[in-house]
Order: sequence, then structure tokens, then C-alpha cells
Amino acid sequence: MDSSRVPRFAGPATFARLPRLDETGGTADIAVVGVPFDTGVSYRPGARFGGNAIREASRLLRPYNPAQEAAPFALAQVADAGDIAANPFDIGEAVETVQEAADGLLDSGARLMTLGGDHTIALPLLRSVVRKHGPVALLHFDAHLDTWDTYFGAAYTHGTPFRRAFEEGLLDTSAVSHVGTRGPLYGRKDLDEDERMGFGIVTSADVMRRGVDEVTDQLRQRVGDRPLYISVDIDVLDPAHAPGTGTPEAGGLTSRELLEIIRGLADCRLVSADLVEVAPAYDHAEITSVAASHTAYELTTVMARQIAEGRTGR
Ligand SMILES: N=C(N)NCCCC(=O)O
Ligand SMILES: [Zn+2]
Ligand SMILES: [Zn+2]
Repeated sequence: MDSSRVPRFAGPATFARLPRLDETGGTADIAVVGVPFDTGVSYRPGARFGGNAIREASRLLRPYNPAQEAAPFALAQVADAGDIAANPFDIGEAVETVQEAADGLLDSGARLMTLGGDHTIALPLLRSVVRKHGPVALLHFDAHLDTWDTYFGAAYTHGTPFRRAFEEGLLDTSAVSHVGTRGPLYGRKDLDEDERMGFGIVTSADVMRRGVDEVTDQLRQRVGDRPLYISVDIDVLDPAHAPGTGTPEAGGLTSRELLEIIRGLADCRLVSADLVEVAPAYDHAEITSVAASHTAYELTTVMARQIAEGRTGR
């Protein structure tokens, strides 16, 4: 959609005003898909509305990305695949529904840029990606570890997806890292168990002290040539940059730091990505959804460049 001919504030919002998947013949190189599901949260609910808030905020995105010297939507067919209809009353069923829908999109040849939803959905998305590519390297941008075991006895929650992914053998444990970690834990053992699962940690303070270039170099080296999945929990950003989220923690990354780290990963083999935990009811002036829309744009650009270069996931 050309914003100099049809005002960008007119009409229903798809991501970046891109065509819907049914308008591109049902196939795309990159499918932007929403998962309006937040039954897995441990504190404030509302991320079920995140995907549509990000789509609204993405109206202002423009076709050329100077930071990566690329026009992502010209390099690859990117389409908005709408929302996956996950059961809000049954987490187990929702997890299965997300996996089936993701399988279908991946089988059609698309990479996924998934808009959450809470972080529970990273598990079925990883299952699906691994079914296609085998165990993946993981960069997990988040204030939280999300490798906890259970909440109230529940195994599938937004605080537990990466422990389940580890247990299921979905991760290439030689290349898994949290980025932006901070905030109080339940105990020292959270970190010990996390380390035993193979995770490296670049804390939010590390990014500040060592700087974006150094930490990005380290992450890039750790990932190497492996197929990479990136999961971004928007609460990796400081609440000043992303107030609209369910479990905010002080002392986070700036949106500039997050965008720059992602740009620095442009040569990694990004097979799919998700962006979760945007809860618009706590947002102000679209601060969070604007940051999220730009983050999804950078991730999409990374994938589009690789598609144009003919690079596959493996
Ligand atoms: N994945 C997110 N955003 N938060 C996890 C918080 C888990 C807890 O309440 O301890
Ligand atoms: Zn988090
Ligand atoms: Zn999370």
C-alpha cells in the first residue's frame, strides 16, 4: 500500500500495510502471524491484544530500511497471515493449535514473524521450527529467564517455555543465550539450573557496560552458521521504552540498543522469530507497540535479505 496515495491511517491494519496472505495466493516468503493468546501469564493479562496493537503501530513503517540497506518487502514476499485462533480456556489445546498452524505456514515455505500473545507460544513455535530445521540456536531477548519449571503445577506458562524446549531437545545447547536479563529471581538456583541447560546470559547491565558492538560480536560468534530462532519478549526493554507489558522490570535495554543488536545479527541464519508480551492496556501513546513494530521490521528485514541471497535455514 502506497502511503502517498492512500493515507496510512485509512483502512484496516495489516502489518506494515502489507497484503494479507489470501491476497498473495496463500504463499509468502515471510508470514507475519498473530497469536492472540495470554492465558499463560503470571501477572497482568492483556497480551492477547498485542498483535493488533503492533499492526496498528506499524502503519508508519516505510519500505526502505537504511540501517540494513534493504527494502525488505521488495526483497521477499511478506504477507500478513492473520491470527491463529487459539483456545483461551485451555492452554494445552492452544499450544497444539499454535503448533499446527505454524506447521502449515512453514510447510507452505514461509518463515514466521509471529506477534504474540504471551511467551507461552514460543514453545509450540519452536517445536514447529525444529520439525523443519532440527535443533536451533536460540537468542532470547527478555528481562526474564523463562526457564522456570511450573507455576501452580502448570507446565505450559509464559515463564516456562524454554525449560520445556530444553527438555524436548529443541535447542542446540551449544548456542543458546538470554539477552537483557535482569530483575529479582526466586533464588540463586534459578541461575544454576538455567546454566545447566546450557544458556549463556548477556545481562542488561552487560549491554550497558560492554556496549552493543562487543556483545553482538559475542552473540554472533556463539550462533555461528546454525539455524537461529530469535524470541523477543518486549519486556527486555526498560519500562520507559515499553510500559505496555505484563511483567515489567526496571533497568532494561533502550529500544535503540535492541534494534542495533538485531541489526548486528543480520548475517546469522534467522529461520523464524517471535515478538511477544505487548499488552496495550498498560501502554501510553503507543510507546510499546511502536517499539515492537520496529523490532518486527528489523527481524523481517534480516530474514528478507537472506531469502534474497538464496540462503536457506540449513
Ligand atoms: N515471560 C514473561 N514476560 N514473564 C515471566 C514472568 C514469570 C514470573 O511471574 O515469575
Ligand atoms: Zn519477560
Ligand atoms: Zn518472556
